[in-house]
Amino acid sequence: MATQGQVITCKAAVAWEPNKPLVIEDVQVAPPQAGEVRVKVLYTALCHTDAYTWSGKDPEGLFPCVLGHEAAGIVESVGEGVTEVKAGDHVIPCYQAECRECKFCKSGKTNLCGKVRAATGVGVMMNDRKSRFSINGKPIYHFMGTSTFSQYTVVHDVSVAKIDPVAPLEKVCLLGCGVPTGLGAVWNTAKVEPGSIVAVFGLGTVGLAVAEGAKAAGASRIIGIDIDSKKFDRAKIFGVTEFINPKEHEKPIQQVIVDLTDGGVDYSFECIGNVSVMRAALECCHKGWGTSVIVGVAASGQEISTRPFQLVTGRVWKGTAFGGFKSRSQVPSLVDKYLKEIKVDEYITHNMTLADINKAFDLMHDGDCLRVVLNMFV
Ligand SMILES: NC(=O)c1ccc[n+]([C@@H]2O[C@H](COP(=O)([O-])OP(=O)(O)OC[C@H]3O[C@@H](n4cnc5c(N)ncnc54)[C@H](O)[C@@H]3O)[C@@H](O)[C@H]2O)c1
Ligand SMILES: N[C@@H](CCC(=O)N[C@@H](CSCO)C(=O)NCC(=O)O)C(=O)O
Ligand SMILES: [Zn+2]
Ligand SMILES: [Zn+2]
Repeated sequence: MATQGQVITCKAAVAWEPNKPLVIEDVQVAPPQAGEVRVKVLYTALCHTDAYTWSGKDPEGLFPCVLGHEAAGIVESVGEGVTEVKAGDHVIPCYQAECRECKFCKSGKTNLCGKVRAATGVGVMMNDRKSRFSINGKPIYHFMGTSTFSQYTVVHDVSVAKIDPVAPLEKVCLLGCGVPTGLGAVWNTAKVEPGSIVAVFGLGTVGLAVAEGAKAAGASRIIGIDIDSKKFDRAKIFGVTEFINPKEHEKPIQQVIVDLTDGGVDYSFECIGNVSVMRAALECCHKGWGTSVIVGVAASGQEISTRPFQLVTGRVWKGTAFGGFKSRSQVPSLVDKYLKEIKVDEYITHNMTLADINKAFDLMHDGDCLRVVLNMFV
C-alpha cells in the first residue's frame, strides 16, 4: 500500500522524561513537507550522546522526544523541492547537516552547517517549527534532526546522505556518528602526520576509531588510556600499541605520559566527556606543538580549565564535531571506504531489536559493549 502523503503509524521508542525507561509507542509520523525526507529506519545503533541527552544533562534535551542519531534506512517519500534523494534510495541520516549554501558551508573552514541547526536544537522541523511526530495529537519532539529510534522519521533534505545500495545497512548505520567522529578527529581536525606519537583517552567506539585513524595515518606510537584494563586487549586490534590505566599510577596521568614520551605526545584525543581528563589530555602534549582534540561531550555546567601558560608555550586545544566530515558529501565516500578498507563490523558487539532498547542502553554501561545495533522491524 502506498504511504506517500499519508500519516504513517509505526513503533518508536519515546523518552517521556529524563532517565525514565523509554516506552515503545505507536507514533504518528506526518508526511514530509517541502525540503523534507521521510525515511524508513531499518537499523539504528545507540551512541553515548543519546544516553547523555536522555539523562537530562543536555541543555538542548527536550521531552517527550524520540532519540537516536546513528542509523541507516531507505527513503519512503520526499517533500516538495527535494531533488537529491528519492523514494527507494539507501541513506544515512546526518545529525550534522550540510546545505552547501550557508556561511558555514561556504567558508570551507568547518563542517558545521547553520541552515537547520536552530530548529534541530529545539526538536522541530524548520518549515513550520513543528514536529512531524505525535501520539494521538500530542507532539513529540525530534532529536538532533534525526530521531532514529522510530521505524519512520522525517529529516531535512540537508541532513541525509545517499549511499551505495550495496552496503549492508545493519553495518554502515555506524557511519552516522561514532566511527567517522574518531577517524575524522585524526584525519581532518588534528591532521596527524606519519611518525607522530598519539594518546587516546577513552577506549570506547570513538577512542578506538581514533586509534584506527591514527594507525592509518602512520602514527609511530598510539598510547591508549582507560580506567578499565579489560579494554586493552581489544584496543590492540584497532592499532593501540601501549596502554596506561591511570588508576595504577600515583602521579597525574599527564606526568606519566610526558615521562614516557620524552616531553609529551604530538597529538592527544579526549574521547570520554570528562573535563578533568580534557585538562590531562592537553597537558600531556609536547611543548611547542602538541595538539589536543576534545571529542567527548561533557554535561551542561561543566567547564574546562588549564594554566594559560600551557597554550602560551605552544600547545593547541581544539574540538571536533562529527570528526570534521562534511556529512552529505563525505558519508557516501566513508561507506565506499568501508566496502574496501575501514573497520565497522568490529565495533558492533551486540545485535538486538527495538523492543529491547532499554536493555541495549543497560548494556552500554558494560565494559564489553561497543555498539549495539537495533533491527527496527523484528
Ligand atoms: N564530538 C562528537 O562529534 C562526538 C560524536 C560521538 C560521540 N561523542 C562523545 O564521545 C564520547 C565517547 O563516546 P563512546 O561511545 O566512545 O563512549 P564509551 O563510553 O564507549 O567510551 C568511553 C571510555 O572512556 C573510559 N573512561 C571513563 N572515564 C575515564 C577516565 N577518567 N579516564 C580514562 N578512561 C575513562 C571508559 O572506560 C570507556 O572505555 C562520549 O562523550 C560521546 O558523547 C562525541
Ligand atoms: N546538545 C549538546 C551538544 C552535544 C554535542 O556537542 N554534540 C556533538 C555531537 S555528539 C554526537 O554523538 C556535536 O556535533 N555538536 C555540534 C552541534 O551540535 O552542532 C549540548 O548542548 O551539550
Ligand atoms: Zn553520537
Ligand atoms: Zn550549511
